[in-house]
Amino acid sequence: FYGTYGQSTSPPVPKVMATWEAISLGKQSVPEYFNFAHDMLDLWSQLEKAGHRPPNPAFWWVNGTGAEVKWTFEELGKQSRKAANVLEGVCGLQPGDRMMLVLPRLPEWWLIIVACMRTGVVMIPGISQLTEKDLKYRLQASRAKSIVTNDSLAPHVDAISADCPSLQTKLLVSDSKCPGWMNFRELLQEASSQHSCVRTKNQDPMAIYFTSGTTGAPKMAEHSQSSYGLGFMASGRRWVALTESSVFWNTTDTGWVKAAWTLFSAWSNGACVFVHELPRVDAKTILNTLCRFPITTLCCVPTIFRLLVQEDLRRYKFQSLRHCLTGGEALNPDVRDKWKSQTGLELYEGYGQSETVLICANIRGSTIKSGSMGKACPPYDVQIVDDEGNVLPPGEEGNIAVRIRPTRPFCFFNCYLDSPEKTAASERGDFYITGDRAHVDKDGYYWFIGRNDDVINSSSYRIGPVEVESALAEHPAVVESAVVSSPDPIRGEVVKAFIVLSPAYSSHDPETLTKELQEHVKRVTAPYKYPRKVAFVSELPKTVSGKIQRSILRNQEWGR
Ligand SMILES: Nc1ncnc2c1ncn2[C@@H]1O[C@H](COP(=O)(O)OP(=O)(O)OP(=O)(O)O)[C@@H](O)[C@H]1O
Repeated sequence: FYGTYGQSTSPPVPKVMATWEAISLGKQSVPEYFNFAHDMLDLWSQLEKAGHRPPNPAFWWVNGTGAEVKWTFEELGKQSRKAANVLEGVCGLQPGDRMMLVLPRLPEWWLIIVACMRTGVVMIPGISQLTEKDLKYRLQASRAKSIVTNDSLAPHVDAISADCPSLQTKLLVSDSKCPGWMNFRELLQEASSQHSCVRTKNQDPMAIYFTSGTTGAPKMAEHSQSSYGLGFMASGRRWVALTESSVFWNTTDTGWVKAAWTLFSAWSNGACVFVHELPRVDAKTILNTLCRFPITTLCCVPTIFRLLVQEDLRRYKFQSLRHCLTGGEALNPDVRDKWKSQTGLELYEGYGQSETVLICANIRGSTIKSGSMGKACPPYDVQIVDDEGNVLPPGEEGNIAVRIRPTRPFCFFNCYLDSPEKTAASERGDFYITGDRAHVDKDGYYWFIGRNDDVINSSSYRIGPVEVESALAEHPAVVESAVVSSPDPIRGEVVKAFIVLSPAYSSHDPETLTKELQEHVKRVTAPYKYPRKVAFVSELPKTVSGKIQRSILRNQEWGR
């Protein structure tokens, strides 16, 4: 399956972009120097000027109460050059310096990301729900010289900045002033729009991503200029199905890696990045936005699709939506079926990590096997391997792994920063080990079983939580669930399900409902997987990016 995307129905890229696409697919080598802002964005700006791109904005921001920002590629270029002068001038940042960027979904986030590329400053996006403790951990670990944030987070940064000796400049994105902070909006207005982009080598660092911390303390995955910059072009055409006329909305928070995936997929393909400020993520706002704006392409994590399918979707008439994607967590087949039957739109799942670009996906036009996360995506060579790094045959459960020897893919993290032992621990033989378990079938489709630590071993049966959660999701009483191991004197460990009930079932007798759900799971999947223990809860613990934290529930069960 290596090196093939199967049958792609995506239109070809414009001729001048063809080399970048060939590189993105691993068919040509990456040039020594690469800078996304200079080599991609400025090229799209030229194509736009020459009339070779439809009148589709490059960036379109709305806040739901009437405010809008729209930039062409030319405007984005101009504004980001001004922002680059702010970073280099008053902030005194040099190539290689690190800047933390913790902003809600404000247009400045996208500007500053591009400005970082223009100046060679290494960006470290963070989620705006970060607490003081989280901020301190990240600022200390990364030794960031500068931070950009807004009014609500500034006091938290002030509270911990004395403990962060590397931090020199603080930039505020706000219409008001704050002592000790430079005002980015004011500085931007005054800044010159003349700036020449620094020359960056393709392996120079471009970004540091803290992983979500679903399983432990967040690690710092460092990415190069070419990694994300070139690694999303091909998947952007084939999985996200983007063209120059697409309007792509991903509801993700800016701090999560998905926001960068969206930016690079869209802008390397000349598409528009659509953003709703979404101070609160709620189903009705998302559905109404799809009706009001000509959004062609939507990506949300499965948690959000689980919310959306609780609504009566037939009441909404989406203006232009034609392609929907999900990833970040396993998609329950039932959610996909409900979305499809009510909207007529397929849900294309993808799989990847902060450390990588897209590893597996159901690409547009391919046959989807329900419950599978699709096939391997080039240029990665994806295999299922045992704990020593030996490739396993189809059908056998093992580690999802990406080949890194003899050649490490260009679109791959450089290392876990300051942690050679963690980098080494993630490798086995010729492979990078993702930490996730799956099997591949004879047609090359990957079937996710669970994170290594989430797999349950009950009476020597290995049970992946996702299968049980997906079976539960097929019952109308279940909004969502988390399945973990729980101690048992005879079996060692058994399956326990924490279930959030839909309102219509919340007053049902818990004992009767438990039995009904257990019987239901026995009917729809192999009976040994049924949850012997069930607890009804009002919500599940989740990371700020919306992923279920099974480890918290597991530790609770085991009294850790
Ligand atoms: N389509 C998918 N199906 C199932 N799981 C997915 C899918 N896409 C992503 N994931 C999960 O998300 C993980 C990647 O998420 P991310 O890089 O944000 O870090 P994390 O693993 O959640 O955090 P940490 O490494 O700190 O525990 C994958 O390793 C996988 O477990």
